Amino acid sequence: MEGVDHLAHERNKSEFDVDAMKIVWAGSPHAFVVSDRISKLVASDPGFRKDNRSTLSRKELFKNTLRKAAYAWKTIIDLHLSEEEAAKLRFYVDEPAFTDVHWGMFIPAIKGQGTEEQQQKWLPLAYKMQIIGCYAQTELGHGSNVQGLETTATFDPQTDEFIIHSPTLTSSKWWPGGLGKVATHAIAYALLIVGGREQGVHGFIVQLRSLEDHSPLPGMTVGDIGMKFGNGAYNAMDNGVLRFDHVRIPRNQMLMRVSQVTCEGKYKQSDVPRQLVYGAMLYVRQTIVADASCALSRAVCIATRYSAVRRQFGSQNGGPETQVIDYKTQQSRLFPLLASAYAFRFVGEWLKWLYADVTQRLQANDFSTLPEAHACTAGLKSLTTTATADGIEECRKLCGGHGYLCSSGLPELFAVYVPACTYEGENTVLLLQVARFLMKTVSQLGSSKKPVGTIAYMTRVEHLMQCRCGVQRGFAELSADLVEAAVAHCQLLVVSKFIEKLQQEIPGKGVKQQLEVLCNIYALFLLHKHQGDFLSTGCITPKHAALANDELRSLYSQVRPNAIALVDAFNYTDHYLGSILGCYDGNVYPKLYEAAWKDPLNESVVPDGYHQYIRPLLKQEIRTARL
Ligand SMILES: CCCCCCC/C=C/C(=O)SCCNC(=O)CCNC(=O)[C@H](O)C(C)(C)COP(=O)(O)OP(=O)(O)OC[C@H]1O[C@@H](n2cnc3c(N)ncnc32)[C@H](O)[C@@H]1OP(=O)(O)O
Ligand SMILES: Cc1cc2nc3c(=O)[nH]c(=O)nc-3n(C[C@H](O)[C@H](O)[C@H](O)COP(=O)(O)OP(=O)(O)OC[C@H]3O[C@@H](n4cnc5c(N)ncnc54)[C@H](O)[C@@H]3O)c2cc1C
Repeated sequence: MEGVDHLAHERNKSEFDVDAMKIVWAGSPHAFVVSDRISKLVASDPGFRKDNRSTLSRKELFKNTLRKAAYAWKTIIDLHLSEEEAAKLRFYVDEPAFTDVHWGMFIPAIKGQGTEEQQQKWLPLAYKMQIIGCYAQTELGHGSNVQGLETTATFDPQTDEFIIHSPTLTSSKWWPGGLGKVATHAIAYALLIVGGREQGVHGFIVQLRSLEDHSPLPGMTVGDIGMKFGNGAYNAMDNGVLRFDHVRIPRNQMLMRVSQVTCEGKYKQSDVPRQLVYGAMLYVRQTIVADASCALSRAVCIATRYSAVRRQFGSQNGGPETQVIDYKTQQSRLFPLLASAYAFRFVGEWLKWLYADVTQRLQANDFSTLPEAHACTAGLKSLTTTATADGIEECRKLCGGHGYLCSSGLPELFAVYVPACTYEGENTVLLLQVARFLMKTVSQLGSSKKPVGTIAYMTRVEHLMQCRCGVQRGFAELSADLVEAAVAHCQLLVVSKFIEKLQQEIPGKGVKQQLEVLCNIYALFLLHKHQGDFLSTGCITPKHAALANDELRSLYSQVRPNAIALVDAFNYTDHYLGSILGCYDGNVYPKLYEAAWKDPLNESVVPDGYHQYIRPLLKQEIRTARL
């Protein structure tokens, strides 16, 4: 029945203060208040409804996304929302759109690679959305290999301009979000050519479309690259294709914080590392780790609530069947994902601090922690997105057949989420960057340069020094193993940051104890999953492995009575979850049944096509009719 909490008996089992855990999850009392208020504002506004998305055509979906983006912007202006509140509103609207890239990449790229003068010119226009930006780096022929990009930017000293050109088909810009139909400007990455010399890839601000009638400017061939994976909401994003035909831009539209070109045509490399050209990717990768904890927690919330509602087998003398959440197999699949959602939350908090710290140091021209920041953002982005994509799919399977319904929210969540394993750095390519960082550290062992920070533990691998044979040859040959070592390094980061979180003051009855259980589940599940490596390297004995497995089962039993409360702590509205299986009151079956009849296919009892195709079949008329 509506209004009845079918999960009340589960909530009454909780052994900790859920409201206090909500604040831990949000990050602070202030963050909780903002999140709670904005999520409810979005959920209560019919202008932000999303339950009809699966029935829309791509063009309807795209136009609806434009409407929502405009409506969101109007809401932000009318309610005088702060930047923090506006970001939360865009988050809870939960619609992949050009605004993600405008705010998440275009603006950070100008802030990180633009001069003060360029920031003062372009940021006010971008903040007021008087221009809409995209990040045009990837091309048809190159994505991972940034230095292989073919678009050219040739300086013309006669006119003090750059000529942006796509010399080959493979140099076509391909994938940039927002490029296809909406963006008026791009940060375009191109091979800089000055005085006939190539100077590497740099970023340029290029206007794409008229601000009067939105038509592409001369020399631009631009459009959408077509439908993407599944029928999910990511098809509301206009990932685009763009070819430049000798497009001229003023010299002052090259982002010049890292390098400069003078009006005389002199190329000047300032004393900052050229890698700052990659700065926007560093920023986005750290935000993607926080996004992973959100996406995984959504899927875990759905699967946990449904596992408590679903009963299958086990009825004694006509009594109720067993809740599937009580099966040890269900717990061994679900609870490590619940622990991972919390683990990624906390390592994401730490990574946000690390990024802020490296950004502050860069402003003082202190580049000492940039390599570590790159390795951490690259590695944790790779680890958390892979685990989250796999975790969402596991949550779908944990919900049985109903998990495959769009109304479960899981198929779309998966379809929208999985490209995170590829964009912002393909996950294996990023792990190779971590491996390179680790091997560089090994090569420096024994020197005066002692490993510090997240690699301080490596002083204990001095014995590896002997294997510094032909580092480059060895690296390529052993890259598959080194990628595994990179994952292990990042897992150490996740576990250690979870432990550091537990060393902080954590208010609320039973809250710290619950987090300790989740931290132990995360760590012991890793030990269990990789016990072959731990045993073969002598890190643990078979007895240790057995004890770890026993302890893991015991920890699952400790989580069980608190599972519903632990996902309630995410404080997601039913609107944001977008899932009948994960609805707060657990009243699943009536909602599933009611939702089925809303499908357009049920608008008529006799389906379109019956008279044309089915009736002739049934009446055996098909044999005579020509097919
Ligand atoms: C919230 C927003 C929503 C987002 C929605 C999704 C939108 C998606 C957008 C995109 O996908 S944008 C495009 C993303 N593309 C990539 O991520 C490309 C990945 N490739 C690269 O980053 C680089 O090509 C590479 C793989 C790092 C290789 O770089 P390079 O060709 O220069 O060679 P290396 O020799 O490997 O590196 C040289 C040197 O520089 C260091 N380094 C590399 N990257 C960075 C960095 N980002 N920051 C700092 N330092 C970096 C690297 O460690 C090497 O250092 P040394 O070892 O020489 O000390
Ligand atoms: C949904 C989505 C949105 C995107 N949005 C944007 C955007 O807004 N702006 C933008 O510029 N780009 C965007 N991209 C592009 C994205 O950044 C690239 O697709 C990504 O960087 C991967 O590059 P790639 O496609 O060239 O993959 P490839 O590098 O071609 O990967 C193919 C395979 O080759 C392997 N591989 C590649 N190099 C090596 C190596 N050196 N050693 C071992 N293995 C290797 C990879 O591991 C992978 O298995 C988007 C992509 C997607 C899917």
